[in-house]
Amino acid sequence: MQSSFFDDIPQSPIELAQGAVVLPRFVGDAMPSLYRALKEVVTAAPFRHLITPGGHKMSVGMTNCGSAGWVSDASGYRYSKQDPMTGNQWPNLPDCFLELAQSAAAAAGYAQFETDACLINQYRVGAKLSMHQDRDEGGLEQPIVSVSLGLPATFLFGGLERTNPTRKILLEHGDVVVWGGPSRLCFHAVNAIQSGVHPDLGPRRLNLTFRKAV
Ligand SMILES: O=C(O)CCC(=O)C(=O)O
Ligand SMILES: [Fe+2]
Repeated sequence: MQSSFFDDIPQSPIELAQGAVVLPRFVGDAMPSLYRALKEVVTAAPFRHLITPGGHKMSVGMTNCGSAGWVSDASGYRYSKQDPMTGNQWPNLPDCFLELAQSAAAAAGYAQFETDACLINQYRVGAKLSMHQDRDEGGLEQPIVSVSLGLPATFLFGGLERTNPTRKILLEHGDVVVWGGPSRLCFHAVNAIQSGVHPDLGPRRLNLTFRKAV
């Protein structure tokens, strides 16, 4: 993948819906510290493919950091203070993650963003996430901050009903999406990742999703 000199420079926000904003290339200079922290987190709590309550193995590999982590198994979707794979607490939320999430939330109009949970999604080529709402959180008054890294993805952002029309946005390396307030429960999805190789992250997309779980 060719990158150009101006690829990493933050650009003007794009409003997706009321309360929902895309911040193109927001990560900017925070990228190297993000990589280092990510490596530590995924070493302590490796990616795994969770099983949905319906018995399907998710195509996206997942792990978490923070005081609570999102998990799924036969009994349902929920937040857990422990990694069910090891029984250990999830790795702490790195300072650079929190700083990035809070500054993105503020740039999107949400001052004083509180988060206790960061879900890390790893998409290999072909992995996708079907249409869903993020509604397992106790803290629905807080927005969601979602950071895209690596290969690009087509993100679909809809309304409060599954059948509402969707907007289609290409999310690229360093982009951040924030949705909250009237958009907090909007349906969204990620289309299957197309083949490619990112210069830093290889043939994958990573996504960090910050929420207030408890
Ligand atoms: O990967 C993304 O951009 C979105 C992830 C997502 O919707 C989720 O983890 O609930
Ligand atoms: Fe989601």
